[in-house]
Amino acid sequence: MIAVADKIMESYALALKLPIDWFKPLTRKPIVLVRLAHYPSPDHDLGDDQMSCGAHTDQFGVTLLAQQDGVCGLQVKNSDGEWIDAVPVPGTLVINIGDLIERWSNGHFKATEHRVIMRKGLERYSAIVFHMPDYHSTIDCCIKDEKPKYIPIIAGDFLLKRESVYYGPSNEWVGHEENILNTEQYFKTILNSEQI
Ligand SMILES: O=C(O)CCC(=O)C(=O)O
Ligand SMILES: [Fe+2]
Repeated sequence: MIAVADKIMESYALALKLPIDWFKPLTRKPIVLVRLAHYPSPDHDLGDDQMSCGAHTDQFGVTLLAQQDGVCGLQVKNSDGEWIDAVPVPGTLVINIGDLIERWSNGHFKATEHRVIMRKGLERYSAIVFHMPDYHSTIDCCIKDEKPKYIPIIAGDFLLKRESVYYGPSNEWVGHEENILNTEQYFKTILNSEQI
């Protein structure tokens, strides 16, 4: 999967008219998270306001998502603001652009908003690989002649702040430094190293 993500980063570099290996020095030791999701079958069709996974963008670089054949549920928002089904295509992966790529590309690539809505009588499984640059890499506008739209950020700091929203005891990370510390400890544990 890392090799697939590397290829995708190469294609992003070419699309941005950068050398093919432009992202390589910043993705040598990528942060990679895997999420295996099971959505139980609801006993009624869920409405637009009842989501199995609420609308969001992924905070990472590239997301590689394997869907179960024949089971819909994932929806993505198109450029007209409409939700469309990401119908599973056997033997393929869904590739999502995450927030970091949007920032890196100075907004040329948009982080795709997506959500999951389940239908009555169907359960669903998905397997998701989130690929991020190296922990300490600085994410700054990669296009030389453009005015940067975003302030530079350290990839790992950004991840810790965003993940603490999901995994910390509170849903607000401003003023909840303990969430960030807990999440930092969590990542150090799973990466099994103080030198991330
Ligand atoms: O299960 C899915 O298809 C999507 C899950 C998702 O968007 C996520 O975990 O970030
Ligand atoms: Fe997502």
